[in-house]
Amino acid sequence: MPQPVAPLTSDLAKKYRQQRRGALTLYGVALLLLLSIFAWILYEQYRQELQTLETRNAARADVVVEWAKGVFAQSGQALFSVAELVQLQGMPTEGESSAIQQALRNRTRSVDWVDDIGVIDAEGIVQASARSADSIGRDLSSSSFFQKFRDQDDRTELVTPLYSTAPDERYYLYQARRLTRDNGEFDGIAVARISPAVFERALQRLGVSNGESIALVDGELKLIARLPSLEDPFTAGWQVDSPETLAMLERDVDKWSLRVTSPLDQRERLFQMQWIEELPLLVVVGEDVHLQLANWRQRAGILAGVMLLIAILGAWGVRHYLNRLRFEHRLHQSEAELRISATAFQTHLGMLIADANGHVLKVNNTFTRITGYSEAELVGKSPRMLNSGRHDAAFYRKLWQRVQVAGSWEGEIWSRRKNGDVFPEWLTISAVYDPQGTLTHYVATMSDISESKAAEQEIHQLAFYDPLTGLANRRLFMDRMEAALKDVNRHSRWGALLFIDIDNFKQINDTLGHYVGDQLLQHLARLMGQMLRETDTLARLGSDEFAVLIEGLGKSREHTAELAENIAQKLQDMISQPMTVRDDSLSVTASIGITVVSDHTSTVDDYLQQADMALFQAKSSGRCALSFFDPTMQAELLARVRLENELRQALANEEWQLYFQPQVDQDGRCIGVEGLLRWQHPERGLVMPGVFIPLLESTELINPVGDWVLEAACQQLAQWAHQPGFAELSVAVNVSPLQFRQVDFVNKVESILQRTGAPSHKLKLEVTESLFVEERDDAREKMLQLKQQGVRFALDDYGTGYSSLAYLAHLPLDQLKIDQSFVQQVIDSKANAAIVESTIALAQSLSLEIVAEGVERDDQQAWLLAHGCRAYQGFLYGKAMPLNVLEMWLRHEHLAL
Ligand SMILES: Nc1nc2c(ncn2[C@@H]2O[C@H](COP(=O)(O)O[C@H]3[C@@H](O)[C@H](n4cnc5c(=O)[nH]c(N)nc54)O[C@@H]3COP(=O)(O)O)[C@@H](O)[C@H]2O)c(=O)[nH]1
Repeated sequence: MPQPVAPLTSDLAKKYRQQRRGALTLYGVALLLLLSIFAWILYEQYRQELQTLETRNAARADVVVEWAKGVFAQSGQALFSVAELVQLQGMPTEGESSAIQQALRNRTRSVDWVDDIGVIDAEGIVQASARSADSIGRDLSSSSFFQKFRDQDDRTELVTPLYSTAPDERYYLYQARRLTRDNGEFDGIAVARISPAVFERALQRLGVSNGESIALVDGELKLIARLPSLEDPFTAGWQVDSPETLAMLERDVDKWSLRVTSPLDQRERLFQMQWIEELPLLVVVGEDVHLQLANWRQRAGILAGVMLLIAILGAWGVRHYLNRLRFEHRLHQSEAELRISATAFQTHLGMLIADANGHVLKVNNTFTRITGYSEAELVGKSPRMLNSGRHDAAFYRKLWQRVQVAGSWEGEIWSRRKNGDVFPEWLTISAVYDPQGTLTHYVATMSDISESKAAEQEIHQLAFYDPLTGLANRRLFMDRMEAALKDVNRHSRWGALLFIDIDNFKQINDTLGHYVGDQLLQHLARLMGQMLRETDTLARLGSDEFAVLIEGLGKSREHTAELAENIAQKLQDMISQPMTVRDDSLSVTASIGITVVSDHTSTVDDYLQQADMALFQAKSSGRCALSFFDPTMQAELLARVRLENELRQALANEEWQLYFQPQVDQDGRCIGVEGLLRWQHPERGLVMPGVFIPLLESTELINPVGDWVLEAACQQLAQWAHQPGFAELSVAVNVSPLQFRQVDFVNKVESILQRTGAPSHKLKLEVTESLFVEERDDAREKMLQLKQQGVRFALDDYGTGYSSLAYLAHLPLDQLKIDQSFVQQVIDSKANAAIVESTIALAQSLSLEIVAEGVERDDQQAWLLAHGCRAYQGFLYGKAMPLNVLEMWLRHEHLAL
């Protein structure tokens, strides 16, 4: 069945229409030109034909005219001779057989077309007649032609129109000549009667061919004679006037041509009409136009035929040209479509065309590039050779069922390249049907989605996995937890959640570097992964914090806890195994917090919090500890959280107060005070530092609160500076390591001193040995800067730390404070006494002041004095007290006034 012809594209159609219009116009113009030429030729020939006809008519008319003139000339000659005779012999009398009568007979005989010659006297009476004796004596005086002669002296001759006269009522022409006497008087007329039959006979002698006609008509347009002869009523005397003839007569010309239909025989003729000179006679020569133009018509017919032939041939040629043009345009279009199809076929998508049996017919370059198979390797084969083996027969069966039913299938599928690599592709298979609905081809398009798959995988990996260890991250772990909670309910089996934290990992990072830290984490992740079951979820939640979710562990809380503890211990054992990183042997321990995942009433966050608390508990109890979540612990933590929130509000609520504890000399005189922080809680009352200082430090709130303490102490110093007895007092404040390590700590102190106007040499900052465990140089540098401002430093709690004596010697210290734990045992413990003694000696050797704190008893004070310590702080002298109490206390007896 022929394929339907596709319509031309708009551009091609436009071009085709233009060319077709051009061709048709050219054809039309050529045809018109040819037609014009042919018409012109025909017209010229037609005109020539008519001209020839007219010329011939004119010539023949001339002949007839000359002949007619000859006729009347001869009859006129006869009349002339009669006139001479009458003049000579005188007018004959009626019936007289005279010589004139004889002469008349002779003349009539000699001029055979003259029917009769007669003589009429001046009275109009016929006096003689050659042939009509009976007419002699007739009175013709009333006839017009007689009267013309009688009344017009100058008229010599006259030819009359046809006259019908009695007795036979036949028409005759009369030619008359004036007769004059010798004296010139009118003597009558000589008349020649001419029968029209004479002319007819004469014309017959001239002869005419078919279609020709010759007629003689009198001045009143009555037919005299005609050739060919006519039957009645078209006999002599018949009036032949027609509007055309009458119109020509009015123009008063001698001759003219006229093309009219003859009223005599109804044939169209071209007539030449010509007056005979000096005679009232008209010669009419006609020729049948139709006959005359017979040849012309024949030629016209031939030319028209030729023209028609040319037109047909031209039309055929044009049609052929247009067909060819259309064909060429279709060819161009087809080529263009083929080019488009070929270009479209070479897309970034792999394309494969197979026949109805599934045998490959064609593949594009992209397909070859993706699969590695060239077209030659695939043509004629089944695309099954690309099967990856990852999909079962049912998958392919469903795929082809879909193609059969819906006409197409698309989806993700794994295929195999020529080199054996399996790759994911997005495949579309479409069935192609012919107009009858018969399946003819399959077209498959495919795109290699390996990269997007890999990117997807990478995104998934980044979203759900820890990049360092490859373990699940917090997000994935939470998802698993969610799922685990559902399973706990479904299977009634309990699970356990373990939080693992590497002890002192920060130190490893700080001392051995992050690379070692990373290696360690990766190593531990690997080990734990190997140890745990596949069903367990191991995740890295933070820097050195791991979590393990163990599902379906036991059927009771106790059993589950027991099993979880075993696992945790195994993990601790494994983690504590020495490992080698960069040739260094390394050994770490881990603390583990455990909570049992028992029911779905608690949320994922609850369990995470429980494990976190358990871990906190474990870490609080030292390294390598293991702790289960305890609800009491949870309460403590909650309290801690509440406290933390209240602490955040304390500064804004102006709940902080600075208490002062006196420091005295050996005589009990106050030499200075230590500012000690107190929290005046609206509900709890006065809260001691032991409760909140650790929390302030862990939340770093110690920085703003410490600033407040410094500010309050300096304000007090500034106030006392102008009060006698108070001006010499120094104020010591505790500065936590966190606070001291602030980058702008020195600036802060300086600006507070400046702002408050406190004497800097009366400000004593108490620092502890822990400040010098890390960043000692920085601490020393800051101390030196502040020393330059006059600020003094005391080393608090001396003896509890492990400071290197050599290092302490390099610090710009002014005072050592012996920790109260040693002071209070100085009497009872020789060891403590020895420590205090050596501390005093050390201070003396370094030229440092020494203050013993926690002095509660006189014997302690006495011992200290005995061993060289002359400054004291303790309940023996006074507890930390509010400013007004202190001032009262001082005024009472303790000022060094
Ligand atoms: N960083 C800051 N730390 C501060 C600040 N204020 C206080 N603290 C630190 O809190 C700890 C507890 O202080 P506090 O409860 O005020 O106890 C002090 C004294 O009351 C106590 N003391 C003094 N004499 C005796 C005594 O005879 N017996 C006894 N049982 N206790 C006594 O000692 C504490 C002073 O110690 P110290 O600071 O080491 O001199 C304490 O460690 C403070 O450092 C603060 O503003 N910032």
